[in-house]
Amino acid sequence: MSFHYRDGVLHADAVSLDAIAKQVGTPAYVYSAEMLLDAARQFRAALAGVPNKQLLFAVKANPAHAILTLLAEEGYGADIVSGGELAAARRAGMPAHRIVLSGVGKTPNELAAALDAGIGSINLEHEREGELLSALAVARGMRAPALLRVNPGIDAGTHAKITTGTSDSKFGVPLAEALAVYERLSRLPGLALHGVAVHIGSQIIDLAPLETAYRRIGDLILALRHHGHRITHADLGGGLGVAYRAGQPDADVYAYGLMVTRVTRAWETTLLFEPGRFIAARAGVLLTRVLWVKPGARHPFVIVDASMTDLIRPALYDAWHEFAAVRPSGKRMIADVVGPVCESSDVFARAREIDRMVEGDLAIFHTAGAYGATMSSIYNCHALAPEVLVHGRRSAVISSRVEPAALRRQSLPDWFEHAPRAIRAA
Ligand SMILES: Cc1ncc(COP(=O)(O)O)c(C=O)c1O
Ligand SMILES: N[C@@H](CCCC[NH3+])C(=O)O
Repeated sequence: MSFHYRDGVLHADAVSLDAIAKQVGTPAYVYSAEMLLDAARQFRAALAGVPNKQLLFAVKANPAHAILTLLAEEGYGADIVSGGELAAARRAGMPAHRIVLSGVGKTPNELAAALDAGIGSINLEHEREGELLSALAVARGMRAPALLRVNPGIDAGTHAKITTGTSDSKFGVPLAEALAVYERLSRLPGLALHGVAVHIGSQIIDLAPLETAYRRIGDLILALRHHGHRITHADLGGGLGVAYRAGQPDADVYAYGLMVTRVTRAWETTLLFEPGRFIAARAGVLLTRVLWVKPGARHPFVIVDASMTDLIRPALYDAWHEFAAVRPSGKRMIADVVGPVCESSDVFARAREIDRMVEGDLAIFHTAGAYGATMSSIYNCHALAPEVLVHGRRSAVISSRVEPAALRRQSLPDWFEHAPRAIRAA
């Protein structure tokens, strides 16, 4: 089941969104456990041809405790990018060996916490980070499991703000330098370097750029082995996209699975996958109430109580989220759907044909389960929207807000005095 209309009312699984609005008010995020689990199982099924793999949910897409717990029960580990996400993944029961730390600016404290937790791998973004990680590991009498993130210089064909694999992006080590950097890092006493990682961007529908990236990684693996390195793992990142507009396709996850199986057949590595959006996006909606319908020069403004503070994707990426009434009357209108925040970019839809709305109506923005609640803010002193998880006939407000880990905070002396000295000492 999913988000569907029954007796003219929108339901999440078996619970009506009317009832949820009564229970928690609006705006609110509503997640369907069944849709989340369906996507998680579909992703696993699509990769049935890959013998050795680890599936890691990209926690940044949705760190709500209940979501992570469901995915942990499905056997998913976590791709994390901060000490806060490490804490969230551990709290949800994800075993440390199924956690990978990515991220372009990890702090020394976060690296240390990852080592102390015993996580499966730390994906290095550049050489200096490897030197620091080695020093931290030596100080603990251990070797840090690490992969080198490589930037293959490929345009993922997605929105410029969410592409990560082009040569001018801040992510990873350029492919041309990867062999030399790997060589140098592999000599450090505190690193157990055992492979490479790649992630070229998010919301990818056309699989061709991913295939090119993976082929380049395959060539690099051959070259590394040729130089005597033992490559046991390759992290293929996330990035599969979903349909945000009615009539558009989701990324074809089964074609992706076949492509990966074909391209990596001779690699003889364990493959890691880090899907975020593909698992969580379709499983969530943002429930909102129409405050006012105000006449405009060309179209009326439908002013809703959700805003860019709840769902920033339209303001940030001009992203499209389908807007639909909870109790559609069958009539339609053309309108701008806007939020109440004092920013001209607080607009969800312009000149869009939508279900006809009158004051007080409930409506939803679809496909808001990934990069929705987690990117929200309290600008204009807005409260964070509650999140509700529906599972069959039951619904519960889920504790969502991850306590931001103090781990990310650095005192300046820590970083500037101790870290460089630790590197020199190693
Ligand atoms: C390293 C890494 N892995 C995984 C993801 C998850 O991406 P997506 O939600 O597109 O699957 C991201 C975000 O783009 C990322 O930067
Ligand atoms: N937050 C973005 C995607 C960034 C993915 C993380 N690297 C979105 O909403 O589409």
